[in-house]
Amino acid sequence: MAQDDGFDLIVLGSGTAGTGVARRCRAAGWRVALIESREFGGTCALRGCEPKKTFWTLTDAMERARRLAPHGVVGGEAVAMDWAAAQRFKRSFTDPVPQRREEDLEQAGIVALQGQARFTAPDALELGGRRLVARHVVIATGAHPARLPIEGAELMATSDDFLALEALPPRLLLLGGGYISFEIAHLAARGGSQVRILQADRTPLAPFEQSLVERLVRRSRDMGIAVELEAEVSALRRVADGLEVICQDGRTFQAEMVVHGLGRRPALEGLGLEAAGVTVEKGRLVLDAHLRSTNPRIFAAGDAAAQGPALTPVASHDARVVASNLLEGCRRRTDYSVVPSVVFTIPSLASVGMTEKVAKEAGVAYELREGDMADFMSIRRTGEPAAAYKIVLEKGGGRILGAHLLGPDAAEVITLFGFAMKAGMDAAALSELMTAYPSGASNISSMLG
Ligand SMILES: Cc1cc2nc3c(=O)[nH]c(=O)nc-3n(C[C@H](O)[C@H](O)[C@H](O)COP(=O)(O)OP(=O)(O)OC[C@H]3O[C@@H](n4cnc5c(N)ncnc54)[C@H](O)[C@@H]3O)c2cc1C
Ligand SMILES: NC(=O)c1ccc[n+]([C@@H]2O[C@H](COP(=O)([O-])OP(=O)(O)OC[C@H]3O[C@@H](n4cnc5c(N)ncnc54)[C@H](O)[C@@H]3O)[C@@H](O)[C@H]2O)c1
Repeated sequence: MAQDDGFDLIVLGSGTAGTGVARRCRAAGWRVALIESREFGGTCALRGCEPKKTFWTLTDAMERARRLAPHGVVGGEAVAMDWAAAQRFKRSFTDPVPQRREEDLEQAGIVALQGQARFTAPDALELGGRRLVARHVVIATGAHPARLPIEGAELMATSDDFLALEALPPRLLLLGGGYISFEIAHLAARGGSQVRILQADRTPLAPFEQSLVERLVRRSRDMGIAVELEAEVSALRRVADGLEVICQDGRTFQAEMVVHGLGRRPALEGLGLEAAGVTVEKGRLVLDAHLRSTNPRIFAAGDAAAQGPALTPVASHDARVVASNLLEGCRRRTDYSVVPSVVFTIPSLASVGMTEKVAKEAGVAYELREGDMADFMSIRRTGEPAAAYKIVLEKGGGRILGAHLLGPDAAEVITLFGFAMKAGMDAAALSELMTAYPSGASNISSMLG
């Protein structure tokens, strides 16, 4: 077997986490190789955040024109989505990514390799008959849809399949009531599909503030999305005109397309981790707070590490932590205390820090600032009927423990709350911050008032 043993670092995966570590170590003069099993670019750029946000932006523009039709947007009622054109627009972003990412890596002096690598020893990998040896390896292989013991599971499509559609199906079933299902539901319903979400228990979008989730569920239902609660999916089968999903309680639902939104798990299969001395428990890597595995030469980052929420900013953070630990000695720990997150529905649901439930369970003394925002002028101008906020403050002291927003500007405004929390600003200091006016951010002092 040919051998190339000169690498300081081999990174597995070309997403946000993998490229972040590879670039930093290469910039410090290390000899770095990056191996990708699919096309270069990773989930966020090719099959996740970016393509989803392109469809969301078009859908939001259409929806806004429709809502504001009575107020001078002539023809707004008739505005419709041309999904095939939207798909072409999306591809104008995603198609160039693989070649560009590979060229960027090579220009940086990183050896970019394609294929499925497998550990053969604690410091060695095999790739297409070639033996690669390195001082360190970083596992940044991302995540894939959870493989669940559901009969007929192979009939489910994935979010990848949905985001690649040339035309929307007449009926769409979304299994699970999490991020993927709610986001796809809002796109597909506005695009003309008949959409239904099946959520196992009574708490869809469980990590989010449930009083705002309830408003989002109402808004989703008002615009024609059926949200079924206590609908635990147990099987799928083919029927004459499509697919049928069977729930634990015997209910059945049919559609032309059924999408998996039942959670994602670290992609660790086929890596030969036993040969590397890397321990996996219940499908997750055993890592310390430095993201180091049970083999001290091997680290992990991003969705594959699964230490923080499976989000792009977490993958970026992990990449910084791992690169620092590799280059400067293993000192830096992860910090997931302030991670803003958004469900890109219309309106969007955003969250940072503790929900009221988490504060209660943690035994923290808290007080709330909460209310409806639909009458705020900046919201009324958009015609969006569902908008609300809930801020969790430390009782008496005013420290911001969490912020939760539903509304058109939620995705932008939530980061300001996260910034204030990270900077140690209390509610009084954040209220006094001068914000551009009128803007979504200028509502913050009303929320905290
Ligand atoms: C539909 C969807 C929408 C999303 N929207 C958002 C959003 O709006 N905001 C947000 O913050 N997050 C979002 N996410 C989550 C976000 O995309 C991920 O958290 C992020 O991309 C993780 O980055 P990563 O580098 O850890 O993994 P990835 O980007 O998944 O990269 C892992 C790479 O490793 C490769 N790989 C896998 N196995 C191997 C192997 N054996 N050898 C070599 N390479 C391998 C994969 O092909 C992939 O390219 C979304 C996810 C999905 C699925
Ligand atoms: N906007 C974003 O940031 C964004 C968008 C998409 C995905 N993501 C990331 O990807 C991850 C995976 O997304 P996801 O939506 O697949 O998972 P999720 O964890 O958000 O939601 C899964 C849902 O499926 C439900 N469920 C599980 N088994 C079930 C069953 N048998 N029947 C019915 N319901 C069942 C769960 O209760 C849960 O509500 C997210 O957790 C998030 O980290 C982020």
